[in-house]
Amino acid sequence: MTAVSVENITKRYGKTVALDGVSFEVEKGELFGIIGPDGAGKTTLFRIIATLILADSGTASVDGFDVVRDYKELRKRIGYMPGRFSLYQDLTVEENLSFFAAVFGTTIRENYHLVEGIYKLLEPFRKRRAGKLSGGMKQKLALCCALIHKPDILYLDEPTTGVDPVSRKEFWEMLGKLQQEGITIVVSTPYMDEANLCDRIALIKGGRFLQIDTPQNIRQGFSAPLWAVRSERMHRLLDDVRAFPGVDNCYAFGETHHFTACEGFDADGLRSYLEGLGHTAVCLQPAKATIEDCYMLLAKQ
Ligand SMILES: Nc1ncnc2c1ncn2[C@@H]1O[C@H](COP(=O)(O)OP(=O)(O)OP(=O)(O)O)[C@@H](O)[C@H]1O
Repeated sequence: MTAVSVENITKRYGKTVALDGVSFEVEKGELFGIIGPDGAGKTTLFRIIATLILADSGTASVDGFDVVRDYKELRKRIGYMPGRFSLYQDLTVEENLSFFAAVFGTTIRENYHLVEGIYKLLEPFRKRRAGKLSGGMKQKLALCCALIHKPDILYLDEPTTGVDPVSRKEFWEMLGKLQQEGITIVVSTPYMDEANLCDRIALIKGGRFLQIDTPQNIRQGFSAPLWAVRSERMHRLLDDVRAFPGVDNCYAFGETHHFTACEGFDADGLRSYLEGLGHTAVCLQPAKATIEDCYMLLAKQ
């Protein structure tokens, strides 16, 4: 069954086209990721499917309810954790949660089982003002607040941006548990490694979806020969590799640079060329494509 259905949504802000004919469907119970850099249109898309702003054209429905006509019904069913901190900084942890429960006509006690696992981690700070929590704790509280009215579907806009790696990992484990409870989750992230934790992902750039599929299918569909290269002078290496014939698209990738090669690319030739330019400790080897490589290739096309 379909939980979210979006058809040909377009949204402009003046001359800026934030969304340009976006269509996709999310199945009930799915963990669906929207992956793309800042400014790609993720927040605009969330706001439209959360009934908070109107699209210029196109349609969207959630659980069969139209986001424009049936917005009141939908707001009960949707939990939304916006990208920017959404809580009341001057209220304590407990007060924030009570407030969000009250807004939706419920109490913490009524739906405590849904947030229990997460809230337990916050309990030692129950009386602390939200503004004084660490990034990871704020994020956990915001998630509790988005869940306290027992939504069928959860939207999380960049929930792990600015959060330390341990808290990021914990957060994704929590999402797995919520999914097991039957909650459909749509989550956006600029971190390509998190894409692998989703059932399916949409890669977004400049308001358009480049591809929608499982992370595995997207990785397997990477068709160009991919190489990893490093040397002792990584900054200069980027320009030097780009200048070599047969190198198509070279970009920084963690501690190496990745590039795709065109027909006729000569690996030994590149090594000698780099050594001739004074690069030392040159390491050049074929690489396996990650989601980030797929994104770079699709974005270039
Ligand atoms: N209220 C607004 N007025 C004018 N332009 C806007 C407005 N909101 C978003 N934009 C522009 O629309 C485009 C898409 O922005 P959006 O916030 O949806 O992207 P995003 O992928 O969520 O990125 P970010 O994480 O930076 O918010 C960007 O070019 C942004 O500058």
